[in-house]
Amino acid sequence: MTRLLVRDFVIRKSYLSPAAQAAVIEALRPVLKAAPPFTPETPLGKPMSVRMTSAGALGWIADKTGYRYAAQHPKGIDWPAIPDPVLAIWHDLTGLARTPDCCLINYYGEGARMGLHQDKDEADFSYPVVSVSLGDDGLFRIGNPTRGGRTESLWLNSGDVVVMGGPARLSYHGVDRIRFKSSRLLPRGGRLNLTLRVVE
Ligand SMILES: O=C(O)CCC(=O)C(=O)O
Ligand SMILES: [Fe+2]
Repeated sequence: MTRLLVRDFVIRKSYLSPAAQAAVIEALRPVLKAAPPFTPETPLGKPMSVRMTSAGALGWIADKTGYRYAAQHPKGIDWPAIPDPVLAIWHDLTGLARTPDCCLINYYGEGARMGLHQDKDEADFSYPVVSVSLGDDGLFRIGNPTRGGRTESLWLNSGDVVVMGGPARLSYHGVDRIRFKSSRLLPRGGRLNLTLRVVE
């Protein structure tokens, strides 16, 4: 279990053992059933390649009116609770008593990616974002607190956890590509990423 620091992003390699990864997947199963991942649309009407859903009091959604947190899934379903093994990661790595309002669940199928962006729809940037990688490897790109400039990339593997806090909280980041079927955690392949956030 190594800890890397890349531009103030804390990267905990192999934070979750294979057994712990399997336990998180098991705990996510009912969540994905209750609130099925959907394809968000950017405000320009373009479908995103990543499919998304959420757990927690609030979920992140995107559609023609913009990006925002909402109390319900687009199909009018309440978001399921954030599973305990996921909350445990948050509390262990942040040391905070406060629980996150949102666990955004991103599913990257073959060919999916996420462009460079900042996470800035939350009210208080003093809280970190904790990001858990499960399944196929993802090529994570780290930029700067402002748009442009040089970037650095590294592969995130299943069980790695990234903490974006402090000076990195508003840094640009994205996922260029995944190595489809590089992991056997998800029987049908793909990458699941969980981001835990305090929203309000
Ligand atoms: O998939 C990842 O590793 C990053 C996801 C992300 O940046 C986000 O959901 O805002
Ligand atoms: Fe992000």
